[in-house]
Amino acid sequence: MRHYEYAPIFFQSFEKQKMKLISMIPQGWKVLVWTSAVHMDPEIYPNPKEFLLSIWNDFIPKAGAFLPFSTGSSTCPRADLAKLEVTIFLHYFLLNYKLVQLNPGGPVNYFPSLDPADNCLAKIIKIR
Ligand code: HEM
Repeated sequence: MRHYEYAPIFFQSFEKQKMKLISMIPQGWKVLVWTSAVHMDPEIYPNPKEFLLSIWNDFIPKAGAFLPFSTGSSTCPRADLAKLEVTIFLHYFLLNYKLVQLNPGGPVNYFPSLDPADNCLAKIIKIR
């Protein structure tokens, strides 16, 4: 397995849609965008730890502010297929099932991506 050296390279927030690099990237290094940090940035998403569906009402993301499929040369090549699949899945799932999370409010991992620590253990109940 190849090991990479990681060092934090901080960006100022997306204030005025501009990212300003405030430290130097050594030659030959790879740079990863930590998308969780973008999606948890309170300057973009007020109260990012709260589940507020209403934030999506009329939401027009600023450049670089919404990166579920990453960006740049490693953008997910099947983002459109994935969105279609998720839409179809949710349609049937929400009409027919109820999901009851076993550990609501449990611990969340923020690195490398946002995940419930228990992998979202839940009971799935058929409602019709
Ligand atoms: C909701 C579903 C999905 C999400 C959130 C997602 C997200 C992502 C993200 C963030 C990356 C970039 C990873 C990186 O920066 O290294 C990626 C890459 C990739 N995704 Fe997806 N993806 C999804 C579904 C899919 C599906 C359905 C396929 C194929 C049918 C797919 C195929 C790929 C491939 C091949 C790459 C690597 C692209 C490359 O490195 O050139 N993804 N995806």
